[in-house]
Amino acid sequence: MTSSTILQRLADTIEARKNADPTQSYVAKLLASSEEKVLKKIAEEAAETIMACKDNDSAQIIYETADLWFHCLVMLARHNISPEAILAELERREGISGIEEKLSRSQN
Ligand SMILES: N=c1c2ncn([C@@H]3O[C@H](COP(=O)(O)OP(=O)(O)OP(=O)(O)O)[C@@H](O)[C@H]3O)c2ncn1[C@@H]1O[C@H](COP(=O)(O)O)[C@@H](O)[C@H]1O
Repeated sequence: MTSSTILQRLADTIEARKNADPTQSYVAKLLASSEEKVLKKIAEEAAETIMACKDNDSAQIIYETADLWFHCLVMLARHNISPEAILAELERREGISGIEEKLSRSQN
């Protein structure tokens, strides 16, 4: 099982929840609420990830990062963006040093 497979499977589940009953599905409930609710969850999970890092708690870092990625996938679904698009962007950047990339921006 590759890491991109679970991301895509989860994205497919989230997509299917667009037509699900919000009383039966957490994702359907999130998708039926305002975007602000999803964005607040992302901020909350990011803060919890930061706290886990500060505590140097590896298990908690993994748990909170999973929550963060999950809520980012829900946000992407609201915008009809597949995780494939994010993976493709990371792939496009592969081998381009962040330092070089920043320098090329400051020269433009
Ligand atoms: N990966 C996840 C996942 N990760 C986290 N969560 C939920 O995200 C919420 C995280 O919020 P918190 O920890 O802040 O808990 P909370 O305080 O109860 O949350 P709020 O009331 O503030 O929203 C919890 O309710 C978790 O259960 C997830 N819910 C669902 N999934 C996946 O989505 C699929 C579809 O889920 P349903 O739509 O619920 O069937 C599942 O089969 C899973 O694969």
